[in-house]
Amino acid sequence: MANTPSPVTVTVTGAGGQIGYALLFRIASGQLLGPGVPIRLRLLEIPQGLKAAEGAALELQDGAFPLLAGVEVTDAASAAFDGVNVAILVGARPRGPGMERGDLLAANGGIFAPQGAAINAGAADDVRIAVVGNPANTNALIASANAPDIPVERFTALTRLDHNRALGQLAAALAVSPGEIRDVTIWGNHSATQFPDVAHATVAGRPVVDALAERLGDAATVRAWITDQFIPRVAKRGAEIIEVRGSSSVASAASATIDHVHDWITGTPHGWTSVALSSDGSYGVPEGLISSFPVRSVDGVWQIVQGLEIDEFSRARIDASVTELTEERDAVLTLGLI
Ligand SMILES: NC(=O)c1ccc[n+]([C@@H]2O[C@H](COP(=O)([O-])OP(=O)(O)OC[C@H]3O[C@@H](n4cnc5c(N)ncnc54)[C@H](O)[C@@H]3O)[C@@H](O)[C@H]2O)c1
Ligand SMILES: O=C(O)C[C@H](O)C(=O)O
Repeated sequence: MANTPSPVTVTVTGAGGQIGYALLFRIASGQLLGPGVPIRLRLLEIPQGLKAAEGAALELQDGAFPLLAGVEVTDAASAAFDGVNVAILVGARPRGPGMERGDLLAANGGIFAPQGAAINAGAADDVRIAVVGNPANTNALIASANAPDIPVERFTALTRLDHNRALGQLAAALAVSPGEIRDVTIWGNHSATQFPDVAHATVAGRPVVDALAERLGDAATVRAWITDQFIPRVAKRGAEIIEVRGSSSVASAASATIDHVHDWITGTPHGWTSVALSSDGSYGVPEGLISSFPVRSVDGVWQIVQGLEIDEFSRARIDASVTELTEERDAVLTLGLI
């Protein structure tokens, strides 16, 4: 009889919240790590969120998931991250009325600095961290800075939702399945300054810009569509969802989180995807900023796709988002969070 692999410990913070509820059942069903990989779930909440997380744990039991080896609920970061292999950091402080960006960064620093320290103290050697809670890039930077023993490349932030949104918009414009589109990139911050880039994207093997020209008209019309419709629609999609739904994206954010971790561990078979990770200086992004890049996962490690030509149009947009990230880094530096 084949040996059953030992369970992988997956910790979800903010597990009693909206995204947590959408995420937990997909993790338990095997969609995060693949079929045949047993999972031990740890749900971290603050005391006010414990009941909701405990309720989710009861429902997970009722799901009778064959891969689910156990569920623990706690409000202690040290217990939640002890031996953790995959940490999904969703719990964050939302922006309240009258709160400036600096206030938000300070409030989240109070969450992500101690969680980084707890991961540093207890995580397994192979730990991978995906930050979802906003401002995701800078929260990942704070957590990483407080986990000096964990290689910086293990800390990532989610821009896969933006990436998937870009695929969705292109698929609609081209009347194709999103699965036919490859090599879109999200550059920069998970914010309205992000740059969704189609310069290298293909659809069924052809440049996306050529396929767009066939449907929309000449190159100038395509450029105008990209600049005036596609980029702002993707970059401000989070706000659009809040306006239409009455609250921020949940199921699509959980789905993108599954995609992010799944591809990180199992690989990117078709072209590249987008992940915010610690810059090694590629494409002129200052070293150490957690910025979104085109990436492939090779043997469980994200590798930035190198050698892409960046024209003036793209350069200006990447620089604008990177400037915002630099300002956020400077703010948390001033606050003593990193
Ligand atoms: N990166 C992305 O693409 C993306 C997309 C959508 C939402 N988000 C962000 O994800 C976050 C969560 O969204 P949501 O809709 O689930 O919010 P939510 O308010 O429903 O849930 C957040 C949960 O986090 C918990 N929490 C707060 N501080 C915590 C801490 N220190 N430790 C553990 N848990 C803590 C809260 O009690 C709450 O249950 C928000 O910051 C949101 O802006 C990011
Ligand atoms: O935009 C937001 O505030 C929520 C989230 O980050 C999103 O992109 O949907």
